[in-house]
Amino acid sequence: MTTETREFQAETRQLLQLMIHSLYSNKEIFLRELVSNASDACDKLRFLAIADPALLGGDELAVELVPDEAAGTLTIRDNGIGMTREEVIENLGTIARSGTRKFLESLSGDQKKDSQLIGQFGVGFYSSFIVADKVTVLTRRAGAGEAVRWESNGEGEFTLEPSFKQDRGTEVILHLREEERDFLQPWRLQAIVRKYSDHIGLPIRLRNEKGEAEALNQARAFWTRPKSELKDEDYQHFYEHLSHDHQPALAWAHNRVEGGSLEYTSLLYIPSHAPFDLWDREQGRGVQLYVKRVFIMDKAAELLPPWLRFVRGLVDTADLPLNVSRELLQGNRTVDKIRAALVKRALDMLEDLAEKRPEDYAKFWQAFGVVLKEGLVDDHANQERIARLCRFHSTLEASEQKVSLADYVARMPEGQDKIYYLSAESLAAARGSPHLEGFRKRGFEVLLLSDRIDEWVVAHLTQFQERKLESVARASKDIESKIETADKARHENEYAGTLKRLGEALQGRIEAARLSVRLTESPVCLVAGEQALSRRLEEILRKAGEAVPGSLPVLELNPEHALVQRLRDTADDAAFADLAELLLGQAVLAEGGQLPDPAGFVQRLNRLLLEGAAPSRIVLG
Ligand SMILES: Nc1ncnc2c1ncn2[C@@H]1O[C@H](COP(=O)(O)OP(=O)(O)OP(=O)(O)O)[C@@H](O)[C@H]1O
Repeated sequence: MTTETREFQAETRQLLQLMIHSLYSNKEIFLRELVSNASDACDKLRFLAIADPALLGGDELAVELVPDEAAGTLTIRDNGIGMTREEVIENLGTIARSGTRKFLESLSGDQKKDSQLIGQFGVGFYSSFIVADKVTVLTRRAGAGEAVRWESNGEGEFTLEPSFKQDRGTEVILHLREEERDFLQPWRLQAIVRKYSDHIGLPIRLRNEKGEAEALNQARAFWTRPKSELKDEDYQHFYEHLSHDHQPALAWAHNRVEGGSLEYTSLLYIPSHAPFDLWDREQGRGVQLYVKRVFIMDKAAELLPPWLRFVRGLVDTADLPLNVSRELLQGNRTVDKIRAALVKRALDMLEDLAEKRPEDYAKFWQAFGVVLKEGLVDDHANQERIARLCRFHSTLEASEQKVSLADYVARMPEGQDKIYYLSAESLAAARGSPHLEGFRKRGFEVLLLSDRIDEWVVAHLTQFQERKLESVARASKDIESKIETADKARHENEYAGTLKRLGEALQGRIEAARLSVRLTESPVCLVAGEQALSRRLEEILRKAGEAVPGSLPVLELNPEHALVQRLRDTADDAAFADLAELLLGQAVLAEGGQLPDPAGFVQRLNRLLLEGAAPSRIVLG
C-alpha cells in the first residue's frame, strides 16, 4: 500500500496552530462541529438516495459516538455519504477554503469571541485538534469500493493511503491528548450532545464497550416539534446549528400551515448582525428547503426575494416533489405562493419587533436597513408595509437613524403637507447643506438621506399616507409658497437686473438664476429644475457610466446675504463675472461636488480675499 504525505496549505497550518494553542476556553465545541458534519453527511446521502435508492440500502441513518478508554480514542462515526480520495484532499487539507482566510482576518485576540467564530467560517473539522494530538479519518464514499485513510498530528502534514472499510460513511478517530480524556466519559458526551445537538433530526447514539447503544438526543426534526414544547433557548440553539452564527438571533417566527391549498412549516430567523457578504445581491441567499423532512437544498433563493436576503431559516413542505431541482423552483406556482407567504411572515416579524422591542429593532435596522429598503423599489405590493418599517436621519434626529415616516407625519406642524427630504453624498454633507436653512427656520423637519439606495427609494416611494415626498433641493413653486418671506416683492424688484446679468455671466452652466426662499445663512445654493432628475441621481448615474441627459442646475441667491448684495452693487463687468464664478463655485462645493477649474477658483478667491483685506494698497492684476 502506498502512503502519501502532503503538506497543509499555509493558511490551514496557521489555523491549526491557532486551534491548538489558543482556543482552549471552550473545548467541547469540537463535538458539536463533528456531529454537525456527520449529520450533514447523512442529509446529503438521503438526498442522493431520492434519485438512486440503492445508495441508501436498508440502513437507518445515524451518528454514533464510540469512546475507547483503553486506546484513549473517541470516534465519531456516521453512515452518511463518505468522501472519495479527492474530496478528502479538498476538504481536509491542501485547498484553502474561502472561509479560512476570512476567519483568520476576523480574529479579535479575545479567546472567547474567537472560539465562537469557528464554524461560522467553515473551519469546523479542524477543531478536532483542540482535544486530539492525532486525528485519523477513515471514509468510504457511498457507491465506491475503496476507502481512504487520512491522518495528521495537526502540525503541517497529513498522510493519505488507500484503505478498507466495511460500510460506507466516515469515522473520525480522535486520539485524545492525555489531559482531555475526560471526553471519554459517557455523562460528559451526553451533556454536550444535549447542549448543542439535541435538535438534530437523526439519532445520535453512544456506543459503550459492551456494544450497547444509548440514544443521546430526541432525533426529531426540530421544526416538527410543537411550539408549546420549545423554549427560547431551544430556538437559539437551533439557529446556531442552522446558520453557524454564534451570536443569538434577534427574532424568529415558527409557523405550520395545513389544511388549505398549501402545506408547509416555516421557521424564519432575523440575525443580529450582518454577514460579510450581505452586500452582494447575487450571493447565495434564501432559506433551506426540505420536502417531507428530507433536506433538499441550502439557500433556496426562490423562496425569498433579494431584499430579504438577511433572513435565515427553513421551509419544509409536502407540496413539492422530492426530486425538485433549483431549475424547477423557478416559476413554480407552489414556490411562488410559499414565497409570498414567507414575505408576509417576515414583515409580520419585523413589525412585531419594531413595536415591542424598539431597541432590538434599532440593531436590526443598523445591520440590515439598507437591504430592507431595496424592497421599496422591488416589491410594489408590500411597499406601504416596508415604508412603515424604514427609519431615517432627520434635522431633528441627526445622530441615529430612528425617525419613522409615521413619526414624521404625526409631528408635521400646521401648514406643512408634504414629507421633505434632502439626499446627499454623506450624512455630514446633508446636515450642513444650505438647502435646509429655510426649513429649519420654519420648523419643518427634513429627512436626511445619504445611503446610496436612497435615490432609488425616493424615485419609487413617492408618497406615504397620502403625503407626497418632496426634495428640498428642487425648484418648486409649492416649497416657495410655504416658506416665502414678507420681503419677496421688494427683493424681486431689487434683484431683477442682477439675475439677468448673472444668467448671462454664467451662460451654459446654469439654467437660470433666481432668488431663494430656502437660504437664510448661505449666499447661494444649486437646485434641480422642477422636471429634471435629482442632482445626486445624475451624479450616481454618471459615475456608473450611464449617459445622463445633463440638465443644468438653477442657481439660487439669498437676497439678504452681504456677498449677494455686493454682487448686486458691482457695476464693473469683470468684477461681477469674478464674483459670479465664486458664488457658483461655492454652491458646487457646498453640495460635495467638484469644480471643473479648481485653480481658477482659488485665484479668484485669493483676489477677493486680498481686496477685502486692504483694498486701497493692493493693485489687482
Ligand atoms: N463526516 C463527514 N462525512 C462526509 N464529509 C465530511 C464529513 N466531515 C467533513 N466533511 C467534508 O469536509 C468539509 C469540511 O468540513 P468542515 O467542518 O471543515 O467545514 P464545513 O462543514 O464545510 O463548514 P461548517 O463547519 O461551517 O459546517 C465538509 O464541507 C464536508 O464536505
